[in-house]
Amino acid sequence: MPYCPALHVNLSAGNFHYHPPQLSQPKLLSRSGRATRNSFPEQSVASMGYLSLPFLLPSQRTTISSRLFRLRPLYPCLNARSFQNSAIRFVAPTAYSKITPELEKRINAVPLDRFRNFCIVAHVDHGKSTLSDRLLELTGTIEPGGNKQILDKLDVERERGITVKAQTCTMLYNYKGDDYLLHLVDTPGHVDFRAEVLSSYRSTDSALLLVDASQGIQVANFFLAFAQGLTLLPVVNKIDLPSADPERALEQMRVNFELDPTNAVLVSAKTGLNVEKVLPAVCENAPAPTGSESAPLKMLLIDSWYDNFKGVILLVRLFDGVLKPGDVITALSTRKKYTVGEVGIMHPLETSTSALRAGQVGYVYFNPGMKNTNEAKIGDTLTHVGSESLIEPCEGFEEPQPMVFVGAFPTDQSEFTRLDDSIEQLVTNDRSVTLQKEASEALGQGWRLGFLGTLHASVFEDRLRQEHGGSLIITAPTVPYKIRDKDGKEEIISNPALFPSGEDAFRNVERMEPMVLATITVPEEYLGKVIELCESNRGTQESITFWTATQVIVKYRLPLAQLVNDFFGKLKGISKGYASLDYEDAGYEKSDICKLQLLVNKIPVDAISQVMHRSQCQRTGKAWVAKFKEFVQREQFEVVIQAAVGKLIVARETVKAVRKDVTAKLYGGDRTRRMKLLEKQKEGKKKLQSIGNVTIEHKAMQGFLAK
Ligand SMILES: Nc1nc2c(ncn2[C@@H]2O[C@H](COP(=O)(O)OP(=O)(O)OP(=O)(O)O)[C@@H](O)[C@H]2O)c(=O)[nH]1
Repeated sequence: MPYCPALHVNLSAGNFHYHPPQLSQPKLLSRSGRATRNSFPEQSVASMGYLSLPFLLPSQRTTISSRLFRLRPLYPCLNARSFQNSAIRFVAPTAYSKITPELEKRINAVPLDRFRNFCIVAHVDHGKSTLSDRLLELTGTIEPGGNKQILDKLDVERERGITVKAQTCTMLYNYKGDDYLLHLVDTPGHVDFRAEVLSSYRSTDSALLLVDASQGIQVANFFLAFAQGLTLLPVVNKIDLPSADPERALEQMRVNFELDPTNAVLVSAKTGLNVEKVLPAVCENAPAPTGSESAPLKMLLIDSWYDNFKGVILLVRLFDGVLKPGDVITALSTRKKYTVGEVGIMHPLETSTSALRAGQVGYVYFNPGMKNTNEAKIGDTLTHVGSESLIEPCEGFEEPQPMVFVGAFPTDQSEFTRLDDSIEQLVTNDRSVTLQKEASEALGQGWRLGFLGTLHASVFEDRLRQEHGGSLIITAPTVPYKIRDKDGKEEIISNPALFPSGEDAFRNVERMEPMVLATITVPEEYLGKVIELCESNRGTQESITFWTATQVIVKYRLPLAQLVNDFFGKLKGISKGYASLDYEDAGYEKSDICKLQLLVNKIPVDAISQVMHRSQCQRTGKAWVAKFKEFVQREQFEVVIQAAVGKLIVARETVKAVRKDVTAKLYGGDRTRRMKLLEKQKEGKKKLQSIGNVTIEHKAMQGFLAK
């Protein structure tokens, strides 16, 4: 398992590219923390295969002298393009290792009926990643010890303790003298990443239904797994906790999912207690995939990511056939042809093998590499060129669609070009993010980004900061609204600046907002509060069912805009973490939505406008003007801050003018002279107000938009 010792590099000293290692161990560049041209002569660097030039020009050295970067295990690399303006571009190359001949021989000898492809289905924090670690250790895939969360590969996942990206790992496990080839998928538990969960279920045939013994079953993800027809294997986790009540969890499984509790495994993923019983249960009770190596190649594209050096890498599930380097394959939807460069398994890093066979899940990339992630359509079927008519395409699935849009602008405008590069790079690695350029008068050049939810958006922001050193101002999240004109023409608007404002504009258009059907599972004692929360978020009740004697399933139709406004966080708060939430798209609905704008001396501030339901405009408007006032500097004239819906002003605050005593120098009582001076001052102020409108500093906007 490659591990990078804490590597400190003083970037002021050298501009370098750090390539994905042909080596499995990243090297300590320099103990002094300074990398200079002399420490790495060009020749030796090139032959080491992972570091290349150019180095920094001496004149550029001082720009970021104090920045120290710690290169992390698994994402250790950076590719510094230029140090002017502290421009550093990080690349996260996929660390990879080479399979040993013994391991490959063992894998090749495993027959299809001893393959098991399974995922772990659980609610947030029930212990999926911890259990995955233990299983990886048990099978010798990683070294034992510690709480590593190996499959949470992103920094942000480790820092926040959440899984964002589904990760997969192939393991070899010997059970009763026979080798089994196990393929495990660790999926995110948060509702924002539901689509990611769904697509990863397609690469498996069974699921460990993991339940926290102290919390009991929370249905959201289980219904998803049920709907996919996966064989469910019950596992009760955290039995070491004093508050654990495994009997209750088992009873819930029996009553609600008709799962036989006698087959359940009770474990503590943290202490390792009983974890050795999990894989035997998988071998005994999970079905093997079906398929034939001699049939024409048929594989499903499950995921893809971009590597700077290899191009797009595809994660595929083979239903039939064999895939080898050199094969020429085609995608049924695009009919484009590619020559396979390398195939392999995730072990847990990319580990190349000589072939992938029916039943396996593995990666493939091409030579020449696929350039654009858009060519890889998730849910697509791939086969050998010539076999197109011999296979039935796999049942496809929808790619996750963004639900939440934000405007993003560099805190420092001079960083735009550099961050544009970084953002594009992050977007190519996260297919569910959409990207468009945007410009704002107040905030300058920026981007409009679409995400699966607000957590997804903030994770993206964190990644940009951690992996690329970029800082952004993010506008309030908005959902895609729809307007339909009288000819029936529809337009989706995901930028509030483009939403029509004012009653006149609404006369000939129908305004619609996206709705969801939310399913909330909650212990009965919190039911009242959950109903209150849903009602105050413009929800309409669909049903309430008692699922067990104490657990209730509540269904509400809610506007998506309310759901993305930290609804999940609030739900967790009022239910002390016991409620779970799932939702599905419920189409568009006519709604009295309008655009609330912030005006400063009658001029709209484009970055501060938001589409919302009319009932929310006044309250939000009042909050806006009060908050904005804090950030406006006093001028020599009065500054009026207003919140308006079309021509209707819903809230107002005034920042009084700075009073300058123009009569201070006058002595005595010459009244006419005094009046003249005051009159002149008044004129001047009027002039200032009409021409010199308030300049709102970037900092003020930043302060306002910060939560
Ligand atoms: N006491 C105890 N704590 C556990 C056990 N298993 C996991 N935890 C803790 O529970 C927390 C959540 O564990 P994770 O493995 O990150 O949970 P997860 O289900 O992967 O979370 P998401 O990926 O965010 O859905 C961590 O603090 C773990 O240390 C267990 O068996 N006993």
